[in-house]
This record gives sequence, C-alpha cells and structure tokens, in this order.
Amino acid sequence: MRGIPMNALIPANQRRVQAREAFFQSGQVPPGLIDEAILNSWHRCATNSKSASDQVAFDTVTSTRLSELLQCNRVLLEAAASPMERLSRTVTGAGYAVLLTDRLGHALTAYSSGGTSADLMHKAFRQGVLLSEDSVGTTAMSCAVSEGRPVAVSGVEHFLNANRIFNCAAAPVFDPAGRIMGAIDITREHPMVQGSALSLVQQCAKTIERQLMGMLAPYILVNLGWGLPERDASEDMLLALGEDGQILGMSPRAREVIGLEADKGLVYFSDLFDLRFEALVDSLRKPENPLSVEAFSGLSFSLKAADRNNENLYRSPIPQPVPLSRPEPEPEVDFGDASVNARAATALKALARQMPVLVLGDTGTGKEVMARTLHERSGYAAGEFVAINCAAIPESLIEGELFGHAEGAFTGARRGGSNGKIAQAHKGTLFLDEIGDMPLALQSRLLRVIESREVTRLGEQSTKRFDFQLVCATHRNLSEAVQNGEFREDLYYRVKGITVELPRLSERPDLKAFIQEQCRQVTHGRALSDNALHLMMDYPWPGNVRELRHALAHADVMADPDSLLLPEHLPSEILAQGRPDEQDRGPSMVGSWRTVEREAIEQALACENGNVQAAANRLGMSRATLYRRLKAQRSV
Ligand SMILES: Nc1ncnc2c1ncn2[C@@H]1O[C@H](COP(=O)(O)OP(=O)(O)OP(=O)(O)O)[C@@H](O)[C@H]1O
Repeated sequence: MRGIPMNALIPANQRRVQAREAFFQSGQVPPGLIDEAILNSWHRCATNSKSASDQVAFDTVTSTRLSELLQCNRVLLEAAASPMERLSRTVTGAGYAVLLTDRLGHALTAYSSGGTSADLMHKAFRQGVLLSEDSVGTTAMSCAVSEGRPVAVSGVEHFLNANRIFNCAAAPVFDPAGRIMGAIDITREHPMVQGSALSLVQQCAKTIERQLMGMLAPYILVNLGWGLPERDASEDMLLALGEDGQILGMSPRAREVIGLEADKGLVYFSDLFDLRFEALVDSLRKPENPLSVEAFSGLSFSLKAADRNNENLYRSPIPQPVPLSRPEPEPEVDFGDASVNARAATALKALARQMPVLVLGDTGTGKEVMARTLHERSGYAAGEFVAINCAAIPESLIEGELFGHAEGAFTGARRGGSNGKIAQAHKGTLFLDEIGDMPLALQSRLLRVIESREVTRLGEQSTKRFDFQLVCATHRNLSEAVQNGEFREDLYYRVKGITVELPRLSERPDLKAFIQEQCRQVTHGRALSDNALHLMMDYPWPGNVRELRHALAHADVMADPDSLLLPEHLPSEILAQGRPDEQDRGPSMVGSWRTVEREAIEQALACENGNVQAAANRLGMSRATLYRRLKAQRSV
C-alpha cells in the first residue's frame, strides 16, 4: 500500500463530507480529501467573508449588459455553438444542463435538461446569470477558470449549502493566444461519474479551441506529435501558421509542451523550431517523408499538416523568407472619404502611364499606407515596395542609399558595393517619403534619375536603366518650399504628377465608422461603449490615424478582457479634452500629443533595450519614422 495516500481509500462522498467538516471547524483539510482547486476556492470564499449559509439569488444581468456581453464574446459564442449543441444532445437525456460562461462567470448560453424538478436548477441555468465565485461561491466553472484546468465539484464541495444539490464538471476554454476565454460546464442534481463528465467537458472545450484556431484563417494548421508523424501526431497539439510563418495561434497543449507563454506577441515558426518555414511547407507537401524537427527548447517533434487537402500547401508559392525586420501586419485599408477613394483610383491610372504620384497629408494620416496600397493595386505589385525616408537619413548617406555605390567609393562603403534603393525597386515601386526634406544638392540628381530612369552608382561611370514607378509623400507645403527656395521648382512639377491629399482624421466624413473599424482591427474585435465613442469623436486627433490606433491599443490593455472599452480606459488627454474651439487647437494639443508620443517612444525603447527596429515594430511605425520622430522630439 506504500505510495497510496490512506485518504484515497475512503469512499468519495465520505471524503468530501470529512473535508467540509474539517474546513469549517479548523480552516484546514487533511491532504488527499478533495481537489486542491476546490480547497483554494473555499479559502477565497472564506477570505471574502462568505458564509456557507448565504442565500444565492441567481439574478440575471440587465438586458443592455447582456447584449454587451454577447457582443464582446461573439467569437467564443460562434466557435462554441455546434460543439455545445452536440454536447447537450449527448448529456441532457441523462439530466444534465450545459452551460457556456465567459471568463468572469456570466452564463452566455444555457441548455437545460428539461427533466429536472429543482427550481434552483432552472434559476441557475439561464442566459445572463452571473455564476462567479463572488456571487455563488465555489463552482466547477469558477475553479476551472481560476486553475486553468478541468475540475469537477460535487454536492458538499460547493461552498454554499444552497448549492449542494448540484454536481458539476467544467473545463476552461483557451483562445489561440493562450488566454482563458470562458468555461464549458455540465451540471445535474444526481451524482455523476466524475471521470466521464470531466472528459466530456474537456473534449468539448478542445473542439471549441480547435474551432477558434480555424477562425484565424491560417495559411496552414500543423499537428505536433512525439514520434513518427503517421503514427503519432496528436490532435491536441496544433499550431496555426500565417503565410509568412507567424504563429497565429497554438492549442493549449502545444503551448505547454513548447513552453511558450500566453500572449507573447509576434512569434514566428523559426523562432521556436530549428527549421526554416519554407522548408517546413516543402516537407509538408510530401507526406511520404516524415518530418522530425527539434524545437529550441531541446524537444523533438514530428510535424504534419492537420488538413492534407489544404490547397495552400499545393498551390501557393512557398512564402518568401521572413525578413530580418518584421513589420506589423498591414491594417485593412479604408480611406473612407469618397473623394479620396476617387483620387486614389485616378492615381492608379497615372501610375499605369508612368506618371508619379504625390501623397499629401499631416503626420499619421496614412500617407505610407496609401503609397503601399497604390503599389499593391498597381501593375507593379509583383515587384518590391521600397520606401526611403528622405528626412531620416543623414545628407551624407542618402545619395549612396538611393543610387548605390561601388566598393571603396567612400570611407565606410560596403564590401562589394551596394546597388541602392532604386535598383531594389526595379519592376516595383520607389516610395520617397518626406520628399520635401530632401537636401537641395541631391534634388537635381534625383530629377535626372526620375526623367531618365538611369542610375550611376557612386564611384562608377557606367549607368544602368531601371524600371520603377514613383510615389512621393510629404507633410510640407511644397509650393511654399519652392517659393522659399528650399525645393527645386522643376523637381516639384516632376514629382507632383497626380496628387492625393489625405484628410486629417477629425475631418473624415466617416469618422464614427472609421473609429469603430479601427477598434475592431486593433483590439481583435472588441467594442467601444457609446460614451467612449463620443469622446473619441470629439477629440481633435493631432496625431491622426496613428494616434487613434495607439489610443485604442492603450484602451485594450487597460480594460478587462471581457469589458467594453469605456472612457476610463482611454488615454488621459482624450478623457480630459473635448474638441476645443478652433482657435485653441494648435499649440496646446500639439504639446500634449508630443508628450504622449515622447512617453510612448521612451517606453518602447526601454522595453526593447534600446533596439530601434524592435521599438519601431512595437510602435507600429517604420524605423525611419521613429528616427524622424526622435529628431523632432529633440528639436523641441
Ligand atoms: N486608412 C487607414 N486604415 C488603417 N490604418 C491606417 C490608415 N491610415 C493610416 N493607418 C495607420 O496609421 C499609422 C500611420 O500611417 P502612415 O505611417 O501611413 O502615416 P503617414 O502619414 O505616412 O505618417 P508620417 O507622416 O508620420 O510618416 C500606421 O500605423 C498605419 O498603419
């Protein structure tokens, strides 16, 4: 008998009664009598001054709150709909009710068994009832959510006497980023066979998690296994990968064995496994060759495609190597204003005729987004989009950056020389951002290149011809710069081609819809409360779309995962200021935006140990923009 705790030999029901008596007499329970998860919950209830004799009301939240909750949890509800229905078909005949709760314990969906006589059962298993530990004491759901694992709670294991009629089992549901979204619970009045009840809820939770992974629309879903793929890939261990190898999501079991914490942000396949993503895709195409890969944790896994019929595997080209700097995923673009959309369409026609396009707009209005969108929709989309920020590169280097240089052309020139950005943009788009800040001396050279499409590398005589389309952008008034002698008139007329002027965010005709859409994108589907939305519509947005996206990301972090975004979650400057009178707009708003910006930059640099590229990624801007912002901040 060595190794088996004596308490394990006592019949289960007797053990529970003993545990309860011991707890209420001394606050202590001898080991092995009940699940640690339940004991922890009892301690929390006692610490929060709950008494076993408390009554339980099972009131529902208001209908407004309920619709907010359903809205906030719509992804979970969608993923859970059919697995829950299947579970309820399996168990309601045996007298079980089935429940889906959110992370806080709100009942989102309830299937009742119909065969129960107890009033309490009817009251408890209704949509909108709050079943948190705080309001109804220990339950399987609250334990499963607190401990992050399946838990069964029977009869006297419920902290409140009133709930002793319940016997329940629940499993947490994790989202693909590893956060708990809610729980699946089955409950009945009669004792249950614990093992089977637990495995039913666990299976249902896994199916929901799998649905959630599918809803990410991954390029490919991969099963991890321990041995040879054919024999051993486990349904439990799933990776959802984007087409550039980004890990879009992981099943909880895969996350556990690989040792990746929840909510880790941007992680790529090749960050975790000793294999390039293209090589993975290549081998998955040949299922006859089993693939065994070592993770950087030291463990080896077999990998196979979860769905052999996935067309991406067989039809799409192998994705390009992951670039060294990994930009934030591009937002879905909407320029809202019909006149801007019409202008963009004209700009596309101009590009097709080899005319340049000039994008004008204040900082953060989306000039680069517009340029990239034009590129992607143009006949040159198969080539590269090469952006160069004329304001960010020191005058002495910009020439070499643009035109390239021969080996030894100047001190510090690269071995073997460099081809320069114009060569890189061959058959693609050259985007000259902040062209208004291009040094005067360089402007005439640029003009010649734009006219002839011919480039001479620094330190060389021969020229090469390149084919590229040109998009420029600036926040400056170029015709004023021409008048002030800061910008060459001939270059101005050359780059002006077709202009697209982007409105300030506060002037967008679709402001409300745009804020809501950006909120959906930035927060992955959360909603703003009416008050928060009104405040945002009244704010002047000196930093335009960039500031809006930062504000939404800020609110997303500040708010509870299941709550709407409320005014108090917004950055203080939005809370503090409605739209000031037109004449007050300038300096004070610019001042407050600068402070916010400086803090954001300092924080990002600190978090990334001073790595400018990583900090720029974190802030959702290019490295060049970050340098420019730093320069601007320092000059204040
Ligand atoms: N129409 C849009 N839809 C979605 N996101 C947008 C849109 N316009 C801009 N953004 C986002 O706002 C931020 C700023 O955009 P972008 O860098 O293109 O602005 P910009 O005008 O070039 O700024 P700057 O002048 O400071 O370089 C980026 O994070 C971009 O993704």
